[in-house]
Amino acid sequence: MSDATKMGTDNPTYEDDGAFAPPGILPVSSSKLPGWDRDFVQIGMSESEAPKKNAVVVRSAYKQYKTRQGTNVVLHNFNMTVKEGTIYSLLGSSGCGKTTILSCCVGVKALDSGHVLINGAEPGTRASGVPGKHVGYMPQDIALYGEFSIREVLQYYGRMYGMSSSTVAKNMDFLIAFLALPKPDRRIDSLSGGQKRRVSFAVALIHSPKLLILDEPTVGVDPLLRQSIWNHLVKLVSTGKTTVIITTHYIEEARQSHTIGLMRGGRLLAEDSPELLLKQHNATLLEDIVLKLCLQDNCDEDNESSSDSTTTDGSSVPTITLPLPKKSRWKKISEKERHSAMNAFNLSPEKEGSTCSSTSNNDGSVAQSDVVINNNSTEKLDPTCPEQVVGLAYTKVENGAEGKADPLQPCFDRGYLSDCSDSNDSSASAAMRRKLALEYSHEENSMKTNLKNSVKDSFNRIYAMSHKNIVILLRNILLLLFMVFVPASQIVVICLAIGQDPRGLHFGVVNKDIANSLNNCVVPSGCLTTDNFTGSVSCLFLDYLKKHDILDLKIYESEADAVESVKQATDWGYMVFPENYTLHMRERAIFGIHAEPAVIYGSRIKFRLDQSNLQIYRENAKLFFKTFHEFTKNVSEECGVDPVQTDLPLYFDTPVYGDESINFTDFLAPSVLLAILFFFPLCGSSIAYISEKRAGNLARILVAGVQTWEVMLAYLLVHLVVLIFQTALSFIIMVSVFNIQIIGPVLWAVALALLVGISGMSMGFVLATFCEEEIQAVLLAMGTFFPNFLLAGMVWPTQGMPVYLQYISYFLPCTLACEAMRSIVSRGVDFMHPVVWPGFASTFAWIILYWTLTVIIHRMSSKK
Ligand SMILES: Nc1ncnc2c1ncn2[C@@H]1O[C@H](COP(=O)(O)OP(=O)(O)OP(=O)(O)O)[C@@H](O)[C@H]1O
Repeated sequence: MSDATKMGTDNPTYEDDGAFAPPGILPVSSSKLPGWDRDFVQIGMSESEAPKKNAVVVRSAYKQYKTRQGTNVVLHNFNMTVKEGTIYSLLGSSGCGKTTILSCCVGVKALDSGHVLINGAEPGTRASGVPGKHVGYMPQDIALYGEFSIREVLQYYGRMYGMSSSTVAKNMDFLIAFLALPKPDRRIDSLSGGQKRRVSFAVALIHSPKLLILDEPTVGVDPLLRQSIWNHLVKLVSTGKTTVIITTHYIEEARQSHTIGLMRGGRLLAEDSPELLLKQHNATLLEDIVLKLCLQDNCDEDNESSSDSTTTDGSSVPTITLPLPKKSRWKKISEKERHSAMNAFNLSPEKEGSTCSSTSNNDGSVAQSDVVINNNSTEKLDPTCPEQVVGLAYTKVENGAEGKADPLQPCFDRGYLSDCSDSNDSSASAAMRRKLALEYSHEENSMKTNLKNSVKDSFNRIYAMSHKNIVILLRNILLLLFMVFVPASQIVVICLAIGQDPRGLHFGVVNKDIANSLNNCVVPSGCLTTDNFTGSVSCLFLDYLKKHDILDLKIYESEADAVESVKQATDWGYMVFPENYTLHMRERAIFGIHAEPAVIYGSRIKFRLDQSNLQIYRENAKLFFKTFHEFTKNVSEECGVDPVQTDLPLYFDTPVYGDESINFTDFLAPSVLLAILFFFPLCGSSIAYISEKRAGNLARILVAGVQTWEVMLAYLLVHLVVLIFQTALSFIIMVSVFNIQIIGPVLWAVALALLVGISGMSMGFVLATFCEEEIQAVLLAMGTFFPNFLLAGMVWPTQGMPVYLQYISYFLPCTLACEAMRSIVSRGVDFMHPVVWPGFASTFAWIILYWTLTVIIHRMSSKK
């Protein structure tokens, strides 16, 4: 970034009394000119001579929207000058860009190039007072909370501005009477459109702002009330401290304003007092002037040559060429605009050319090098040089760096205060430096006070929004109950449906060991190797199987019948006991490893299973191994043989972590809980944020000075309580109803679940910043749910994934948290365990990332 660009972002200066003075203009004695109205007063001008200062100045504004159909240029070379203590009416046909320019004035949108200055500073800077309590903004949308009553909505904004309850009540009483509002207890969503607009108007007025920006406040208002609204506005501005910018489609009501700005196609066709306009155009109705100028503008558009701009009287004027900050597009600026820009800062065009260092081309255009500031140059800037002043407003500097520079700041930074004023007077210069030093020390003190005030303001706003969030939640009690109970109910469903052993599985038996059916089976007792052993060993095995109550056994006469029943999906498989199974088993028991191969083969049971359902296949296979183990153990003990001798030469000692009772539910429930606690807050926060955005409430509170992070914090504070209930209920159900053991410290498990919930909430904010509608956010959330759920190792170990996916999985928001949760629940370890603390740390890092992204994306999208 070039120096000039940097300079443009520097702060304004402050006088002894802490009042604002814009950089680049020599401040005059504070005793002479109190407040910021000295800002644009030229040196040597007495107070009585001082014209009204400019409250809002727009110069060469350019704004375009990119749509699917292409680029829509909405503001083009738009200029506007609003004097303090006046009413400025912006008139123009629908779609000509009125709302857009107002949005740029309040900082909701940003220009692509050109300047908006409020109180001499760009919106968004402290000196401009916008956004903040100095501005009252009534957007075109209703932008009110439907759940609130009229009283509550006014109290909400009163709180937001840090007003005392008594002042809010006083102002509210006045506004309710003045705007003929319904009873203050009436809910906003029960009001008519016109009533809502009046409430919205009252909101803009509640804190008696110095600058009122009203987008069509009189729509849907009866003529009588319209008149009283205008009377009130006239009264407000009569104090000289309130400034009003208003848009209206009722052209004649604008007669009561001090200045009318007539817009067309993103440009200002005329800007003057109604009286002068009527006189100039020899008209009796403003409507006639509007019509005349529009017709004239149509002709001019037809005649206009590509290189010339058109003045308000329709004549073509030579243009100077200035580089635009964006994409090196070149933009024409007319002489009139140049003069207008100078006038805005009270720089006399008469001085033009006297000390000007820039050169003009023959055609009246100024070469690019003349208006682009070379920061390495020692050349002094002269504020009386119009090309420089105007050029600075579009400063684009080396290396193609782009930036909107404060038109006057560079002069200040380059020593104008000491050098430009009087370069020969070194004592004056030294005095000025001392004065500057003094100003900086004052600035330091005022910074401390400002910090304290901004903390207090921030607290007021967060308090107001948290209160609003509580009221909205309590007014939507069904939604609240849904939010509290849904995660717990999901846990119930999951614990009931997943992880239990399957029951009543149909299974075929072909028993060639005995001729009889299953019911005729005689379960033997006693030792297998004794001579008096009676009964069938196959029946003994079947008896063990039945005890597990998993299989519903069915006898088939032939294997072909059993296969057919599996093919027909009647059975999940079948087993075959070979002929003489009992005999072979006895011989095998007697002869052990010396038994004949035929005996060994003849003592095996054959299983054929339906493997189409892997889970059932595995459950069955596990059951058969388990039953066989019990069976051999029992048979050995009956014969007085140590069961180890007949068992497989493998054994599993007690587990290091967990025990045999753990089933799939124990494995799944904690991770599913995390997934639910991530997903629901995600949807909740994105829907809430988008609703605020769509209703226009977000823009309104941002103009009131709210920061994006404050909106998020206020939401978080309230919804954290809901999250605590959701988490507590889910844990209680898991533990007390489904006996899922939490072996480790429960508090750590709960803390991790809450942190994951906050992480989900925070991700919801990110989605909300670039989604226009709730449904988009929900669809996106659903799109992220499964990858997050599946890749985070919630249902299947990450070790089972391809290696590259394992790496990806570790960068997902729930993976490490899920491992940490399992470790707390099943391993019984605490925070310091090497698997647990990374779960906390990564979740925390994700939260920070989400918040940063939200703030950045929000800033970027507001510049569109
Ligand atoms: N976010 C946006 N994206 C694309 N185009 C937009 C956007 N906002 C406004 N526009 C277009 O910009 C133009 C100017 O809109 P704007 O709302 O400023 O007009 P307006 O003069 O206030 O109109 P009205 O009097 O009907 O309120 C319109 O053509 C509008 O369709």
